[in-house]
Amino acid sequence: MGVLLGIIADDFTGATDIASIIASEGMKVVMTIGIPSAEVDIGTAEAVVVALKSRTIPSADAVAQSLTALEWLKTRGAQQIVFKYCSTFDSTAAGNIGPVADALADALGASIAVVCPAFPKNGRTVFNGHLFVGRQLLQDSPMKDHPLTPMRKSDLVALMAEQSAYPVALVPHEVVSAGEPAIVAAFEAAIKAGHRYAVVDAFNDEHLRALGRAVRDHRLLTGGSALAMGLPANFGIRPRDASEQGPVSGRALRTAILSGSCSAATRQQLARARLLWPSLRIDIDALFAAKPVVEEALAWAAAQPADQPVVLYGSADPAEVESNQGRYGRQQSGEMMEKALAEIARGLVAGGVERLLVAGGETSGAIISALGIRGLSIGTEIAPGVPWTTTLSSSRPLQVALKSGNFGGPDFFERALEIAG
Ligand SMILES: Nc1ncnc2c1ncn2[C@@H]1O[C@H](COP(=O)(O)OP(=O)(O)O)[C@@H](O)[C@H]1O
Ligand SMILES: O=C(O)[C@@H](O)C(=O)COP(=O)(O)O
Repeated sequence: MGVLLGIIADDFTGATDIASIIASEGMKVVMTIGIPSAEVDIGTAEAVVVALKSRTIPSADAVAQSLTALEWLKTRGAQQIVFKYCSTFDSTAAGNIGPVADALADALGASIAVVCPAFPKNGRTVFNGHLFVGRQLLQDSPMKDHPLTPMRKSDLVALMAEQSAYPVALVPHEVVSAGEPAIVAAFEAAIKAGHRYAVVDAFNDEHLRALGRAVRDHRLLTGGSALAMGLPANFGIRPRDASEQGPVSGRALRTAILSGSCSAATRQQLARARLLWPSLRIDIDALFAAKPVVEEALAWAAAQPADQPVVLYGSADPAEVESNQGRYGRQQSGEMMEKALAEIARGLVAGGVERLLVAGGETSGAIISALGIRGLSIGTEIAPGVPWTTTLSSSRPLQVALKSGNFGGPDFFERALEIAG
């Protein structure tokens, strides 16, 4: 049948997030790391998620990579394209959501594209065009302190208009609640008024399913992972039984937890993990002083009991992150920690670790790329938006979970290991 849905995700945790939602709606989905290589057999996949690490790179590079991904998806017959970004609209001051969306809309000749990061199961809702995280506006949530993409505004129409070259409309919740025909009429009115984007209110799954039906004929959609929940049904696909996804593994695997996420949720999860398992903090000052941090971390990990997960983390609270960035620079601090965790991951896998739990989107991108992983198959969901996955191309398959910084409850890591068996 060929690929029906093509997804371009701007980070790796986001890619597993949307792949998990599509899989649970019954579509056969494969996730590829970067532009798919010949090594990754997409088989009979109905949806392909191309994971890029394009959220915080220069805009021109993000646009170029996204267009290459689009070309590949088009050659595989993709009938509809989703540009997946974060449910908290994570973007740098220069973009990259607007510039990438503009380039994709132009290349596809899309007359209108929705902008909808809502993910109600994880507390991300859009109301009158404003993005909420739980009960807080995005700008008041912990996202205001994100190390790379601090979000200080919540008005999605304004945010998108700043980043894009095209006019942006709002489809408010009264219209969305009225259902598919009203939403379709609102899109038509927006096109007539010269708008290229429509921010769509959504604060529950019913809104997203109605939206899914209303965008059946759209060439391009932009938004968070939950936007995809209504799409497989447009292709006549029905949700499959969760039990078909099967257990992750039948035996205990040597496990490492690696975290570069500095989010409030991850720091809470780490505080708990540190009480349960051997843990080591990666010192950013030692990294900048060119001390043998990676070698020492690997020696430390090798000395821990093999039946216990080891926890290695750079994660710090907002005050410490700010102080590090003051000394070393924002981008430089982020990249230094990502590189160290990626080298540690490589050493751990070479030393026999077969299961990795990674917290943080940029961190996941760095680690998965360093390991040379080219594709992932999607398994059981641990928490909304976070599935277990298995690597596709590596000679020795790894079990991997890539956790968005903001996702999962305080017991996320224990839960993940319980599910893995
Ligand atoms: N101690 C630290 N000081 C400064 N930056 C850090 C520190 N620890 C981690 N970082 C960086 O913070 C960023 C966190 O981003 P990311 O991995 O995407 O997490 P999240 O999923 O929470 O957004 C990464 O670039 C990471 O390297
Ligand atoms: O949409 C989401 O919130 C996630 O899928 C996502 O993109 C996570 O990004 P990070 O928080 O940077 O991991």
